[in-house]
This record gives sequence, structure tokens and C-alpha cells, in this order.
Amino acid sequence: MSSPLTIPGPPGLPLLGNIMDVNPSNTWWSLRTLAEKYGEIFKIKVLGHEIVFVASAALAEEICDETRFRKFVGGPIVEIRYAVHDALFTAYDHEESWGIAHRIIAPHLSTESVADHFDELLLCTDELIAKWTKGLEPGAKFQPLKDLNNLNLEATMLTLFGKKLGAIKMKEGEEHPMIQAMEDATSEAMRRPNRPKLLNWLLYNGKWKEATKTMRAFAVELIQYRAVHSTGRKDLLWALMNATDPETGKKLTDSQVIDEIVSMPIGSSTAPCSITASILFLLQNPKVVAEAREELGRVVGDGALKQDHIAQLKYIQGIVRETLRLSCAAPGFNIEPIPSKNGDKSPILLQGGKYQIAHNQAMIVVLAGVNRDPAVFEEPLKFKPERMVGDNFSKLPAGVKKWFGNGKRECIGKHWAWEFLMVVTAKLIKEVDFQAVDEQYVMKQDGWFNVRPIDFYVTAKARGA
Ligand code: HEM
Repeated sequence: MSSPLTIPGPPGLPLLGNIMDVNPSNTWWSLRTLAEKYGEIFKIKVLGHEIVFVASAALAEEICDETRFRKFVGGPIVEIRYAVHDALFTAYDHEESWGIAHRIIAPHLSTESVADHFDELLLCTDELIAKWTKGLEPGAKFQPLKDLNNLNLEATMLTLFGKKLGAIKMKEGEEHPMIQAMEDATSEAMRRPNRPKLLNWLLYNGKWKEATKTMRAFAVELIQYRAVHSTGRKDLLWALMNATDPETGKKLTDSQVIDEIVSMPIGSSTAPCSITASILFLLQNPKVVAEAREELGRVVGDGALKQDHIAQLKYIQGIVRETLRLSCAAPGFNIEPIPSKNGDKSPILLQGGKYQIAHNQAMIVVLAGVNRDPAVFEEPLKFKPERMVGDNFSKLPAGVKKWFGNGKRECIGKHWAWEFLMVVTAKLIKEVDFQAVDEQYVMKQDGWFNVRPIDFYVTAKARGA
């Protein structure tokens, strides 16, 4: 067998490593650029730590093999434990708390449970559409992301925790304070691993603690609200507060209930990033809108969208998947080799020995590379929903369908997210005509635990008005 290839990467500086190759204010965009330059695999060194990035479908599929690899809980994920401790997203592999929380929460985020909340999702979406089509001055420009963030928080809180926040009614361009706190916490969690600890402690602890306080106080308010308005709902909040894990018989502690409540809107905040990207892709592809409207006419007609329609809207499903692929709203996830039980520290071979990594090497799957892999997709940068429908979708390799992560640590909110994306996308296409304020706008993204189009403004009116 020939010897493994050297994993490429930018040269870097003697002591600082590749600190100049990654913009701390837009890490994921830097990684996307590095993936474009170096291809399927590359490495960088930051503060003495080497990180390997995987950016092809084949390699992503290989390291998603749960017999060899698992989620790496490191960097920003460890940092955000300050706010949510050993919650689902942040738990180490060995922590019992993950299984307990997973078994308590998963049934309340199943396809069936989510479908039960269809009317609530519709209510929130109708409210936003009314705001955009009747509540604004005709021709007023706005950033759809901000209102969609509010819609997502509102819908998450109403469906999972039974409280109507009133976030959609916020003044144009304003977001609910919880959204700012999540932004502050996740941005700080991304930056902290790349700064000396002393600097974090001296200069950045104030905002960090404040954001955590706001998020946890928000969760406590929900719990108190439920105590006063106990409606008999058996929703996710009920389960977090009352349910027992069928395997261990354990319940969540009061602090763990808060941890999981805070984790849900942080996870969910990826969905509005995806919808914003959909609006952009649809504006750039009027033929796709026409085909989607033809499908809506055929399946839904002039009446209201119903839960039964969702499974029939195949082309719109293609739009949602193609947006998840191309927007990379959740930009990546972390993987490491499963430690050997006998302490073997031999290197790990990838692609049958083409590459070699250390036995404990942390890796990050960069979806901007994987999802646009030219080995899989013809014209990977084009928005083509038809490649995400029926047989075309089934035939795609598993590595390019990882927008919800992998294996046991795959997104627990994926059915909720799917329902939300389908309802909102279908309703917006059916009922709203958007216009880009800048017709030449080219997608630029930034973000922390998720990425979203920035500086993207539109105007909106009721369809056909
Ligand atoms: C478009 C929408 C969404 C996308 C693309 C997405 C993507 C992801 C990805 C890639 C992961 C794996 C992270 C990792 O391996 O470190 C993940 C995990 C997670 N997501 Fe989502 N997510 C979305 C919506 C949601 C929603 C709506 C919720 C909650 C209602 C949620 C809650 C979570 C949680 C709690 C985890 C951690 C699961 C665990 O480790 O057991 N996400 N998500």
C-alpha cells in the first residue's frame, strides 16, 4: 500500500499557527473558503491544537460510521456548557444524562407529536404573513431573517412549551431579547476557544454571564407560567418537568429542565436561517416558484393548507432539502475516532489509507464542502429542487444528506424543523410575492452555531395584489 498523503492546509505562522486564516467574526465563511481551496480534507492549527476538516461527501460518509467514530464534544460545544451544562447538544458521550434526556424528549419531537402542533404553526405563520402583507407600509423594505427569527421563537415556544410570546408583533427590525441572548452566547462560545483563557476571563466574562442569565431566566419564566396556567397540555414542557426515563426511572433535575429548555430555541434557531435562504433562492429562480405554485394549486387548491397536504407537496419538499443543502444553515458538526478499548494509539486510516490521522484527532465536517461536492452534484452551486425529489433524492449518497447531523447525536428536533420548514415555505410561496431590494444581491453568510444570509432585504405583498 502506498504511504498516506499529507493532509494539506494553509502554511500559518510559527507561533500563532493559522490564526490569520480564520476570521474570528466569520469562522464558517473562512472554512468554506478553505474547503474551496484545499478540497476534500485540510487541516489548520490554532493555539497549538490541530483540527482536521472534512469537506467531501465520501469522507463525510466514512467518518459518520458510528462503529468507528462519534461526536466530538470540544471547542465551542464545551464552552456553551457554561450555559446549558450536560444537556442533549453538549453532553459528553459518557454522560448518563444524555440518554435520560433523549428518552424523555424524543417522543415529544416525533413526527406524530409534531403533526399535532400543525394548527399552532399555522397560527404563527399566518400572523407573520399578515404583518408582511398588511402591517407594513406598501413597498417597505425589511430583513426577512429578523421576522423569521421571531416567528421561529414564537412557534417553538407555543408548540413545545405552550406559551404565546408575542414575538411576531415586535416592531419591524427588532428581535425578542432571547434571540439577542442566544446570539451573544453562541458568538462568545465560538470565540472563546481561540483566545487565551486569561483574556476570556479578563475581558469577555461580563457579556457571557449576562447572556446565560437572560437565557436561563427566560426558561424559568416558562416554567412559572406553566405553574399558573396548567392547561393539562402533555407537551415537551410537561415531559421535561414530569416524565420519567423508562430505562433508568430517573427524572430531570430542576437545573436540567432549564438546560434543555434553553437548548431547544438555540437548536431551533437554525430553521429561520434556512427559510431566509429559501426566499433568496426562490427570488433567483422564478421557474421554481412557478412549479411550486402549480403543485400548491393541484394539492391545496384555493383552500387552506392542511397537515395532510405536507406529505403530498413533493416539489416543495425538494425546495426545502435543496435549501438545506445549499445554505448549509447548520454549517457543520464535530467527529472524533472512538477511543480504542485496549488503549491502542495507532493512527486511524481514512479512505483505505489515502490519509492518516492521529488516534484522537478532532475533525469538523464542513458542510459547505460536502454539500457542494462536484463528485456528487452536477452544477453544485445551482438551486435545483428536482435533484432532491423521489428517486433522484434516494440515489444520493448518505454523506450529502447530513444537514441534521449524524447517528445517535443527529438533530432531535429534525421532525419539528421539517414541519416548520414545510409549513412556512409552502405558505410563503402560496401567499406572498417577494421582491429583492438589491436584484444583484449575492449570498454572503455569517453566523455562529448556524449561518444565515446577511444584509439581505426584500419587500413583500400579498400574492397577486
Ligand atoms: C433547519 C433546522 C435544523 C437544522 C439544520 C439542525 C441541525 C442540527 C445538527 C447538524 C445537529 C448535530 C449537532 C452535532 O452533532 O453537534 C443538531 C443537533 C441538535 N438539534 Fe438541531 N437542527 C435544526 C433544528 C432544530 C430544532 C427545531 C430543534 C429543537 C426543537 C433542534 C434541537 C437540536 C438538539 C437539542 C440537538 C442535539 C441533539 C443531541 O446531541 O442529542 N434542532 N441539529
